[in-house]
Order: sequence, then C-alpha cells, then structure tokens
Amino acid sequence: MPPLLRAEKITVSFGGRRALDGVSLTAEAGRVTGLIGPNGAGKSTLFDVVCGLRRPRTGRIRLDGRDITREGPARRARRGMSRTFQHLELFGRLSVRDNLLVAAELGSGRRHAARTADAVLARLGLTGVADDAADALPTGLARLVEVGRALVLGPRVLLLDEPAAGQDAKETERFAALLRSLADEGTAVLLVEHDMSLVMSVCDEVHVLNLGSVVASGPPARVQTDESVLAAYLGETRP
Ligand SMILES: Nc1ncnc2c1ncn2[C@@H]1O[C@H](COP(=O)(O)OP(=O)(O)OP(=O)(O)O)[C@@H](O)[C@H]1O
Repeated sequence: MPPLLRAEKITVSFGGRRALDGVSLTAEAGRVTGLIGPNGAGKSTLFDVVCGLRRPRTGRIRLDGRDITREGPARRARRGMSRTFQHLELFGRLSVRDNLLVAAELGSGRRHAARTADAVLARLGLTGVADDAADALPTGLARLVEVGRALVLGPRVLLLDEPAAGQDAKETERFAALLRSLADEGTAVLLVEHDMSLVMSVCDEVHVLNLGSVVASGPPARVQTDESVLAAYLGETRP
C-alpha cells in the first residue's frame, strides 16, 4: 500500500532563491510525523504545497498514491486534508463555537455540523469557552480553536503548523495526548513545531529540513543525535 501522503522531489523558488530544493517525505496513517528545522528552513512553504495553496515548480504530491499536484485546496480538503496556520486565521468576533460551526457546515448539513462542533469542543476541553469571542482567548487556547476547525472536517491527513506555540506546560501535555489519540484513530498527523520536547515525545518519525532540503529522517531518538541535525541547529535551540 502506498503511504497516505507523499511529497516527491518538491522544489519551490521565490525569485532566484530556492525555498524548497527537491524535498521528499511521507506521512502515514496512524502516525504522528514531525517536520522540524530552523527558522526559514521551508516548513510552512512545504505545508502550502501539500495543501494546495502553492504550486511547486517541480515535484508531486500524492494522496493514497493518487497524484493531486494540480488540485486546489478545496478539492484536497474534500479528500480529507485539513490544516492549521502558523498565524492564526480565526474569525475574531465570532464565538469559539461559531468558528467551528462555520468550518463544520462546509463538510456536512446544519444539524450534523452542530453535533460535530460540540463533540470537537468537548474533546479539546473548550466547552467552557464555547460562547467566548475567539479574539478574547489567550494564544494557547486560540490555537486549540484553530485545531478544532481542522478537526470538525474529520480529516484523514491533519497538517498542524506550530499548534503548541503559546501553550503552557500543562496544555502541551494535554495536546500531546490528543495527537496520540488522533493517530490511534488512524489519522496521519504532520506536525511542524518548535517545542522539541513535544516533537520528541509524540512523533513516530521526524523529518529535519534545513535551507530547503531534508537533512535527516527517522525516529526521534536517532534524529536527535544526527550530526547534520546538530549542525543545522548550531546557534539555535538544539533538538
Ligand atoms: N511569499 C514569499 N515570498 C518570498 N520568500 C518567501 C515567501 N514565503 C517564504 N519565503 C522564504 O522562503 C524560505 C522558507 O520560508 P518558510 O516560511 O517556509 O520557512 P519555515 O521553516 O516555515 O520558517 P519558520 O520556522 O520561521 O516559520 C525563507 O527564506 C522565507 O524567507
């Protein structure tokens, strides 16, 4: 069986500068796959390519083996791909619940959407703030709302861009348990995150990007001690 998600030799240039240079990686169903690397390594650009917001200059994106490189974001979402953004994209004046409902109604009818939104709110521990305006929440909780908006669509592939930024230690611990349970249900989770203890504790496999290339891939324990990874991070927080 092909991997659920596969990026093949993806190249993206901005002007003359290569942001991604022949990047290949996979994300499997039932696994949490980490994507780490220093600032500017190309992580968010790769997410944009995977979810259809940016066309690569060369390379292919495959879902279940099918080439979806030419499909747009809406089509990919219907195929079961959801993502969150590094810069929050919530409707600030809407309540937390309505933020989820707007997304859920894209995926199903109104009654079903309400039930789905409430179930996701409960799962994320957000029921108590369901009626609060999204822009009144602290960053850690606002990021969970963003995750909730992705979850109401019941994704098979979930792309999370720095979801734990702004969370305190307790929130991060709960979040790690959520990621594990999503993977246990069969979701392919692709996680971009700077919190190394979260990445190392929750991921089954980690890909390391540096200057637009994958410099290491493997289980967290191996990647952590890889020489090229340590070199990529010199001058930054080491993994
Ligand atoms: N729209 C754009 N126009 C020009 N250059 C861009 C654009 N988006 C990204 N870049 C450049 O591409 C490179 C990769 O950026 P990207 O945001 O993908 O990195 P990243 O690994 O997600 O970084 P961070 O951890 O800081 O979010 C960087 O050099 C960045 O300046």
